[in-house]
Amino acid sequence: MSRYQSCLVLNAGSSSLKFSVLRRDEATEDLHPVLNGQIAGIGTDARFEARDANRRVVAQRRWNAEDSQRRGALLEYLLAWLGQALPEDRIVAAGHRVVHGGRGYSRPVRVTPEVLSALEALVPLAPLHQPHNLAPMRALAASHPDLPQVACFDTAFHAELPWVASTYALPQELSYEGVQRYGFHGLSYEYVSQRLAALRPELANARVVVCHLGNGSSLAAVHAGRGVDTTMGFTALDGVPMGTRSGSLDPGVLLYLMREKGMGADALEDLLYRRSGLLGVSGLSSDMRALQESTDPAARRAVELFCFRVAKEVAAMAGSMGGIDALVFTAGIGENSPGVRAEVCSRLGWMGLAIDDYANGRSALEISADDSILPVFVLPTNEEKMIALHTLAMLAASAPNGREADEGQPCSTARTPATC
Ligand SMILES: Nc1ncnc2c1ncn2[C@@H]1O[C@H](COP(=O)(O)OP(=O)(O)O)[C@@H](O)[C@H]1O
Ligand SMILES: CC(=O)OP(=O)(O)O
Ligand SMILES: [Mg+2]
Repeated sequence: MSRYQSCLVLNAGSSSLKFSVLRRDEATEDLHPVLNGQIAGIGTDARFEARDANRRVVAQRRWNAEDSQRRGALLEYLLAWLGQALPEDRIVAAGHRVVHGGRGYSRPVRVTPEVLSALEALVPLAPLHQPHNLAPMRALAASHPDLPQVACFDTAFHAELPWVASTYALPQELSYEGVQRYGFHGLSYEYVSQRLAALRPELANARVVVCHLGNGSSLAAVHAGRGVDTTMGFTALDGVPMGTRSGSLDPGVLLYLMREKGMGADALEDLLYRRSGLLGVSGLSSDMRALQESTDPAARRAVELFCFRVAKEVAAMAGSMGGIDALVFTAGIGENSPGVRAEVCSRLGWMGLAIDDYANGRSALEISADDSILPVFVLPTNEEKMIALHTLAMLAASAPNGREADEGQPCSTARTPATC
């Protein structure tokens, strides 16, 4: 009999399937990661790697080019491997990161055929993410119809943005149709804001600017844990430049490219989503670490442009809240690049912000200097944990009479795990 109830979390991208298994501690009701990893190179040369809670590699495998294209079979391999790697765990649910919930979904939802078709309609608004987010849901629904699945949305955290932050200055019929600012990376903002409030309770009601700087990057203005403004909009193209995405652009550029260069929607999508950002400016790489390690002046220009735009948006987010009480860096670049943090903060010296080079170099929790006007934090994000918390809370809420599900039912006993 299984000793533990666990939640499988899937975050599917264009060529990767990241996974995490979180186990519920019966005594504390907290969730602990027991395994995580990914299948990378899907479509070309699929590679599987899993790590345990101590970050030790516990399994690796590669597939040939033909098998690398069989997404369904790769997911089945993962599930079978998890079954034998965790004999004491019963996976009671799968939680999925879904980038776009549109207007219809502003909180996590149980996956049903109707939900899947509504989310499918949002594919054009998140072409890099949405189709891949939905594929494993369909595969799991077919292969494990009794396993409850929950979709958790990147847009949900921003669902209550003030109207001035969510509205475009366009004829309002378009707004009524849903052409509005949604914002993304919400699972990360939710986790990071809860974590900050847990670590520094005096900041629970503060005005915090969170910089989620990863392959996709955005910033959010968070006041007392609620989203007030954010840099991404209708799609995850807006805001600061990213690995391969342009970030915000004068819409006149699009008109010019359409009229003068004859570019259509597909060519523009390819340019803006896949060939711009750090890759477009440097001509070398979309990877921040590679650019920082390069001596090529083009790499340096890309990093400088990125830091300029992030610093500018920190000021904009502070403006949206009427002030700023704390600044937080998170995600791949935010957590790991002292160089980017130093450059962004030095551009914000005019507001009295200063960092401690030693603490910054070690990516310490608090990196601000003693004489800084406000604290600056580095907080590792954990979207997977947020997804597992939502997933198990949703199952608990839908269990008959709120009673605990028995072994026969693939349902969690989690009550309402509210914080990280
Ligand atoms: N030590 C580091 N220094 C600079 N950049 C880093 C470092 N580690 C990771 N990164 C950058 O983080 C980015 C990936 O961020 P991540 O949040 O993992 O992306 P995503 O989840 O969107 O795929 C890449 O640009 C990578 O180069
Ligand atoms: C919404 C988004 O940009 O996600 P990611 O950073 O995972 O690409
Ligand atoms: Mg990410």
